[in-house]
Amino acid sequence: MRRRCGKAGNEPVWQAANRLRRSALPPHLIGWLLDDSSLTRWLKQACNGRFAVRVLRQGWTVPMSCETAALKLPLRRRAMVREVLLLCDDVPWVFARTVIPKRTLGGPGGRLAFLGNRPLGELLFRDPRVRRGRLEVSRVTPALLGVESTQAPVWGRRSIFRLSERPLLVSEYFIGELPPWPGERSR
Ligand SMILES: C=C(O[C@@H]1C=C(C(=O)O)C=C[C@H]1O)C(=O)O
Repeated sequence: MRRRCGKAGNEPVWQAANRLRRSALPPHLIGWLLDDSSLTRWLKQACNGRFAVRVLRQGWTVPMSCETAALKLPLRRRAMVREVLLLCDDVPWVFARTVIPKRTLGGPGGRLAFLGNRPLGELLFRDPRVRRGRLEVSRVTPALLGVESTQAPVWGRRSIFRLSERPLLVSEYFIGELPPWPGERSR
């Protein structure tokens, strides 16, 4: 499951969302990229059909170097990595990759190891001990993520959640043709 960040030059280059000009982002994805509440909740609202989480892999491996750096882990330190597709009527809308250090699983985050096909967000956003860090945005080629998708670059976002100060890194890539973000209607 080892994913490379890629050679220099094709590694995801993450930029702080709050420092990006909105004009640099695709208009139809702005809400999806920048809202910091639960993505699962919005996907369920936007999907008029059946929302589902398909777990592709969940296991112990050495994360990508850019993930290790974001979590301030020692080089080559293994972590639990969870890769899922978030689907609407079996159509993949989002590819999500979560990196959970061993120390985070040793605390209240132990349940993260047994999520199965329950959405991670349902656990994170109902726990008052959880804090979300800043959102970063990137544009990557799907092949870098190891997902069969279009070859066209896709937009993604990532942030660090802290559960009782213990971090996990959640990256979400919008690989499908998403409808307008439902949050616009509730503004
Ligand atoms: C963090 C959230 O959980 C979502 C579900 C995930 C999973 O089940 O692995 C991973 C990332 C998110 O897209 C969210 O809903 O915002």
